Amino acid sequence: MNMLNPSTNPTLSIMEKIAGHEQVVFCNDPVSGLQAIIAIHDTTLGPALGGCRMAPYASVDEALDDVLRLSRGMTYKCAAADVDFGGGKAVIIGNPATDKSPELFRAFGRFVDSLGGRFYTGTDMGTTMDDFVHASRETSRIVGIPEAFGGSGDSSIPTAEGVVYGLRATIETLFGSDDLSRATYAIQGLGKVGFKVAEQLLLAGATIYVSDVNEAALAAIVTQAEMAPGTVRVVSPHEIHLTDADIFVPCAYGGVIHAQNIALLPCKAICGSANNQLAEEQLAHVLMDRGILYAPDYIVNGGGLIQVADELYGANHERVLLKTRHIYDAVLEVFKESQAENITTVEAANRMCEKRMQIRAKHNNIFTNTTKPKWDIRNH
Ligand SMILES: NC(=O)C1=CN([C@@H]2O[C@H](COP(=O)(O)OP(=O)(O)OC[C@H]3O[C@@H](n4cnc5c(N)ncnc54)[C@H](O)[C@@H]3O)[C@@H](O)[C@H]2O)C=CC1
Ligand SMILES: O=C(O)CCC(=O)C(=O)O
Repeated sequence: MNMLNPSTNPTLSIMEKIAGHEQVVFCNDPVSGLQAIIAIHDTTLGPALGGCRMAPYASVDEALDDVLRLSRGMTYKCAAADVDFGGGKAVIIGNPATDKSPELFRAFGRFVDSLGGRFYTGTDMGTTMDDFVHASRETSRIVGIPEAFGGSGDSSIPTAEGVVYGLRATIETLFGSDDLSRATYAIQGLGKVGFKVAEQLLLAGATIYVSDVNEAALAAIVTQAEMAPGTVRVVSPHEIHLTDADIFVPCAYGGVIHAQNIALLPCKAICGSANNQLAEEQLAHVLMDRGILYAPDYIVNGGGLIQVADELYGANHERVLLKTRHIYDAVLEVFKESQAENITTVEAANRMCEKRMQIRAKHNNIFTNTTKPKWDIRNH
């Protein structure tokens, strides 16, 4: 497999950009208005799996860059979570607040179906389970929809659980105790994942700073705080990374840590759900030099993946929570390896995943739908 990440260089041609990927599909349905891209990065471990994001990308190039980087991240996330899936992701170009329709998601479902089982998908930023109930009328390759529709339910629940395990491992490493109330947190984004993380921290008695562009989400967490032992302070979206909180918890979009703000970060650690928190992987060196402990995003946010991959064996919430607990151990392992080898936590995590993939690559060739009938997870 190709470990390079060429998607961030704007001067490359499309074929050069996708050189590290197995397959990229551009989807266009003028009737519903669907414009989407599906990227399959690597199927060494199994068929590609990854959520579908909907966002008002400024250009197709921007959407392509996002889906290439996100799908590559899923390959590593699958290896880290030790599930039998490979890396894929989809993006729909559009405003989630105004451009959704059942027809649009049904059209998306037909494109997913056309891949014949090479790609499974579900919710991500900007999409909900309801959207994929529409898509599931066209394809059985949809995961994480309500149990009443044959899915395993809201995958943001285990994602949030996993983030809290990641936070525990982080404060254990910082303070020698995994008592969540010992630290303070700055949560960026109170969506499906961030809101649940905020609720758990408030219940544990922690002080949290929160920001969102959605006023209703802010009002809802303030109401929750009135019934919990913790304390919440609302902060402007422009200042959330600048508070005096011990841990910055990005739970919105990617690229939030970049060359312009990295020197200003006052936090002791970063641990959140957002995919691709570092604008470039090399920034992990700057964090290390500054003594900021970075919990790699794709290890921390693997809970949702663990749930949707677990659907292969029939949905079981208890089993998913047991598997999600391993995120605590995985984060600690990465921190220890980084310290022992004097490498960044990103390098430590990547090494662990690449080793797993190389071992499996000796036994697997690329995924084909006919060789592994167990992937036909739902009756047609
Ligand atoms: N939903 C899941 O199970 C998983 C999510 N993730 C990642 O976690 C992140 C959050 O995902 P979800 O909670 O599902 O998304 P979501 O769409 O439900 O929530 C995102 C939240 O961020 C807010 N937001 C947008 N711009 C903002 C800004 N400038 N400042 C502060 N808040 C802002 C939105 O208003 C929204 O409340 C994404 O990066 C996603 O890829 C990763 C793994 C699984
Ligand atoms: O959480 C999901 O539903 C799928 C996994 C995924 O897309 C992710 O972890 O980013």
